[in-house]
Amino acid sequence: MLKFRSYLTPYRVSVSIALILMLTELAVELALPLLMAKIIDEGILQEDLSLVMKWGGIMVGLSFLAFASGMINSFYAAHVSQSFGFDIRKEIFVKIQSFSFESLAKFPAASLVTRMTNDITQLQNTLFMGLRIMLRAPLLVLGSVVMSFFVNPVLASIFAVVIPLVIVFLIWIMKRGSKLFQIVQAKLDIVNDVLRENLIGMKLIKAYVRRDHEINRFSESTNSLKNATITGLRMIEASMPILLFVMNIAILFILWHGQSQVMNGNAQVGEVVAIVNYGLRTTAALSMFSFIVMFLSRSRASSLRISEVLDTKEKVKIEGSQNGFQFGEIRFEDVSFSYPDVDELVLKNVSFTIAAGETVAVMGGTGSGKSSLFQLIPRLYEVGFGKIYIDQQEITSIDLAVLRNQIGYVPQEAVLFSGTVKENIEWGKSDASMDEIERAAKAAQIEETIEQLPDKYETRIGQKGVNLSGGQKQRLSIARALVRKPKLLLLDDSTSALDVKTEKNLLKALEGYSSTTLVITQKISTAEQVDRILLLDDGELIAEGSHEELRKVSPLYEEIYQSQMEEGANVQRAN
Ligand SMILES: Nc1ncnc2c1ncn2[C@@H]1O[C@H](COP(=O)(O)OP(=O)(O)OP(=O)(O)O)[C@@H](O)[C@H]1O
Repeated sequence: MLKFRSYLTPYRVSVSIALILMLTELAVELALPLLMAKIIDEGILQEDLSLVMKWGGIMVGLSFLAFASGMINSFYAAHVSQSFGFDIRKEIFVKIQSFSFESLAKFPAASLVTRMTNDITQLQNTLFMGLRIMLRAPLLVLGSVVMSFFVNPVLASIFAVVIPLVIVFLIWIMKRGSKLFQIVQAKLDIVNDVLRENLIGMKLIKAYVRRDHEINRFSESTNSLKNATITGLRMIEASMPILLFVMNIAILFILWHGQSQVMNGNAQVGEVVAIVNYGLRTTAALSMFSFIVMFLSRSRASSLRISEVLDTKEKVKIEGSQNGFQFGEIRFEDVSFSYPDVDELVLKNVSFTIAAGETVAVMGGTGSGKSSLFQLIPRLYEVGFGKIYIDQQEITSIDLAVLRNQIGYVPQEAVLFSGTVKENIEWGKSDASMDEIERAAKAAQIEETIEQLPDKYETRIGQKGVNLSGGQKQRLSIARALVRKPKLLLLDDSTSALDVKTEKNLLKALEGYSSTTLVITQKISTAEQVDRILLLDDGELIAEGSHEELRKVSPLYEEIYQSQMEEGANVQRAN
């Protein structure tokens, strides 16, 4: 938690005010038993009513001051803790946005969600408690012991023995609690993960009638979370009776010893009352410790999880030449690649050159490394061995943002954001004019569909809006890539849901964008229309050339061609 103290710097004035108010409350609490002793010894026992009234009035005034301080302190504590949480949440969000895929792979999505919500809320609550009672409680214990010694050192000496023992015991509990609550947070990650998978895969669950299986899976994970939380809470709660028992024995000892001291004339009644009062306040403060211990244990676990995200170091080189590239000639030179923490190479010594403006299809069986090859170009992953050049510049020498800004990448799965059709297209270029948006939609063969939507470009999609078909989503994603007029267009199986005619029109329209275009495809109909084909097999580039050339030289390509021709003939016969 202390690690995050720099986040309090902007709020130091509010923190100082909250702490001063908390100290005011504390001072009043420590002064009240002294005043009570005065009222008993100098007022009641001396039968001096005016003194009782005078000190009684001061006690009421001080109590009101403590009440007002407490109220205002809560106001500042809430402001500081919420702002603190907001700032950390924002910083983590920014950090996650800067993550490479290698870093992202270290944190499951559900875990990042828990860290950004639940873990930060833990820190917020701890800070709020910190400004309200967490500091007050130990100071109240310390102040009560000091004041007790000031009132009567003999009677107070019991505190000097008991309280350090209690504190050591509480620290031990906190250390164990921290470990247990780390387990709790990890279990919460699992619950969130199951929940997320269920929400995403609801259609599949219904189609496969897997409702009961999923309910069981969810019950198991929540049950495990419940048990881990109970274990943590039980341990913390068990500390409370132990603490009360020890402190009550200490107070009984003070009463017993105090009585003989009063009899001997070594102490006054008011002094015994004051020390017992300090003892009771100390007990109340120490019993707050079990909550504090719980908050600290949880927040310790949470702060470790938050630090893990914030401290993640990126190895990716971001800065580089601001000039970018002009034409879009791509050259792979002996490129090999394996995913982080995986030994197996998914691309092996791949070399090829694609001239600027060319349209090239990348083909190969499933898992042959097509998507991996694509992801290396915008540097979503870094090349392991070998080099990739665009217009003779090694891609790592180009500034990462400049490089990516010149590439239109359409991933395999079309991702749309909640918002309008227009917003989804202009996501590719925030300052795109309406004319540019319409031209991109037209080229992506989605214009007609948009014109038929209730509010055309202003139609909301996704939640509370219209739903688009798989093919429509793909074309909208292509429009998003085209609107930025990329020098390099990467379509990762983005035309799979398009019929032959639409795909033909799309590829024709792309010519107007004069980009170098790479398209991953499984379809011979696409391969027939492009300038060249790269054929991958198990991470190796086994053939390259036009459709006609590959039919002659590559048995694998011919096999794919024949199987698709046969399929087509079967479909025709069935119709
Ligand atoms: N993030 C990842 N981490 C580890 N291995 C991965 C990752 N993504 C893919 N792989 C592995 O890399 C290999 C190549 O995958 P890739 O997605 O590049 O193939 P592909 O040719 O695009 O397949 P498909 O046509 O099925 O999309 C596969 O064996 C796959 O299991």
